[in-house]
Amino acid sequence: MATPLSLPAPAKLNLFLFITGRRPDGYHELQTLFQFVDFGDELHFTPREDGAIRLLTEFEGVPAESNLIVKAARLLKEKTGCPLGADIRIDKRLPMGGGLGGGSSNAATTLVGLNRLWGCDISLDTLAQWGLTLGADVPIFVRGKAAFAEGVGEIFTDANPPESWYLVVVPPVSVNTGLVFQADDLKRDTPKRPIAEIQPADWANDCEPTVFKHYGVIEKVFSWLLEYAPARMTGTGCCVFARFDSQVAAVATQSLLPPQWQSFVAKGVNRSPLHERLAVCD
Ligand SMILES: C[C@@](CO)(OP(=O)(O)O)[C@H](O)COP(=O)(O)OP(=O)(O)OC[C@H]1O[C@@H](n2ccc(N)nc2=O)[C@H](O)[C@@H]1O
Ligand SMILES: Nc1ncnc2c1ncn2[C@@H]1O[C@H](COP(=O)(O)OP(=O)(O)O)[C@@H](O)[C@H]1O
Repeated sequence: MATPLSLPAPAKLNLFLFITGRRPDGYHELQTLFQFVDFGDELHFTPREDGAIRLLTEFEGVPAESNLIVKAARLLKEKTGCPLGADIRIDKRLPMGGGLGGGSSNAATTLVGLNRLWGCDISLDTLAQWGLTLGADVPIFVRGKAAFAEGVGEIFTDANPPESWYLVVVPPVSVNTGLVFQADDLKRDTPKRPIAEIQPADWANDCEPTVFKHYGVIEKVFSWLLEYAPARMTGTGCCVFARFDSQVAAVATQSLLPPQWQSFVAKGVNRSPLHERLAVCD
């Protein structure tokens, strides 16, 4: 049997997220800063000669046909005409609908992993372009470098934010990204600024007021964390993170969390763990 290729699908954090407008097609113009963390899912790919794409891990509430892993594998096969297939397993650790980009990261790891396993030799830029059709955050995970993103999140400028430690709390709710963007009370008029002018003191997330209004528990988590460290929601929620200078400080605050709140401590990294692992495989 062929050796499986195992690759990480890390989470991302939006260190800030400003909504600067709405396009005629309904999508929103953003200015955001993406950083990865050294925590996420792990995918395992084994090639198949018969061309079939099989996802061997069940997802509650997501049929295989709509799973972004299967969609990404099919997309790569269709675009390249590769005759091979794959058995895919995943150790799922990231919450779904958490604003950590788990689905997009799974899709990106599938595109990059199968490109390697099948020997397709497609460039990262092209994979990122194809990936955008699967989800707005797929390109950042394919590129694997911390970056400011503009447009609907597909125009990048490399960034090098401090690689702090984060305590990430997962409130017991799932937030639907589409519904947040449809909300009447969403702040969508932050003036667009040159990226160099956005200072750390200005960092904020325009989705917070709307999401907090509709999901009281997320605001509760946010207020709790704020007592200990600077805190912010990632993406459209639901996860909230607090920033610390050391792992020890993050873990100490984690030990005080109310027991019903799930959490993890992770380090911010400006190069994706996916690309770190691929470099080791070279
Ligand atoms: C806004 C971010 C920031 O990271 O939120 P999170 O999903 O991470 O919380 C992402 O870019 C989201 O990416 P993703 O979750 O892949 O969104 P998509 O599936 O592409 O879009 C879901 C829906 O959200 C709306 N949408 C999404 C992105 C955007 N820039 N403007 C929008 O209006 C659209 O209505 C779209 O149908
Ligand atoms: N492989 C996958 N992992 C996670 N979610 C997936 C996957 N495939 C499809 N989805 C769907 O995408 C939605 C958004 O998932 P996710 O990317 O984890 O959240 P977010 O965009 O808030 O970070 C999920 O609620 C789920 O319905």
